[in-house]
Amino acid sequence: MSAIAVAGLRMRYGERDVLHDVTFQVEPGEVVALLGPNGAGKTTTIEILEGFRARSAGRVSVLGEDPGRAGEQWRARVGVVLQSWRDHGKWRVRELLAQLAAYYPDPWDPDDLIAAVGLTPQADQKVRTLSGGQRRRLDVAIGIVGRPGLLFLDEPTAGFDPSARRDFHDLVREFVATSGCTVLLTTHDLDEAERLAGRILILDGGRIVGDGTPVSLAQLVAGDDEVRWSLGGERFARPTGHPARFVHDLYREHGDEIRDLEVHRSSLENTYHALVRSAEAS
Ligand SMILES: Nc1ncnc2c1ncn2[C@@H]1O[C@H](COP(=O)(O)OP(=O)(O)OP(=O)(O)O)[C@@H](O)[C@H]1O
Repeated sequence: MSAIAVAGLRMRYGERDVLHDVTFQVEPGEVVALLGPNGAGKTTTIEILEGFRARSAGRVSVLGEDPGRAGEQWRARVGVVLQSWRDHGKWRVRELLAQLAAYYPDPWDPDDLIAAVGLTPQADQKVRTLSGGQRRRLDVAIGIVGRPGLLFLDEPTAGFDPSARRDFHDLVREFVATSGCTVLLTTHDLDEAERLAGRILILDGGRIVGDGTPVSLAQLVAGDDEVRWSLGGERFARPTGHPARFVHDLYREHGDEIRDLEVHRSSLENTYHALVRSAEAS
């Protein structure tokens, strides 16, 4: 059974449709990123899956249940990391996690969890005295305290500096590797999607316009790899779908006279822009 199965999902706010016939599945243990420009419908989609928003039409199953009707037991299996946990400033880190752990049947031990997210030195600090990055670690701890089978992360690193972002990515990767948890995250950050997710869904204007691994998505946009080299002082660049064959032929023709050889894989960024442009043109 898929961890998430969405078929024909529609969402209408007033007169406006913001999700049109969205269909996708996420298998257990997958880490999937939902990417898309502002207003694409990412937060709307994730909130419907979390059970925080009622959909207009379509079938949605999350861990085998309809999130619109599921009860407490289902909620205990679903972890949510919201854009930021602003309440509870007066609580101390350990106290807050111990309190939340009490709601779950099989929670993390608070001290083990605090160590896992790297907050041991701050365990007795009040939440409002934490830095932005430490707070985000606490957000993750709150999301996973009940040992969820599925974790939703909505723009998890918005506002992070580059080193806090890298630490956060390491934390999530390690958590996923050790727990086997399924993850659906939304992000604007292509690099983040590529680092964390094995699969990327591109949502634009309320429609899925791309679904695949970073590599398979790149292959959708033909001829995007580029080989660059110089020869006799002149620079050359050629697009190719078969860079290894191209380089082999180039070497056979020119041998050691080739200098500064580079192969540029088509980036997820190029693919993303091409898919969004072509979806908007149609
Ligand atoms: N409660 C609401 N009432 C009316 N329209 C809404 C509501 N929430 C979202 N929208 C509209 O639905 C569309 C999708 O919004 P959503 O927040 O899901 O997009 P998003 O992809 O998460 O965008 P962003 O990247 O900017 O966070 C937007 O045009 C937004 O203005």
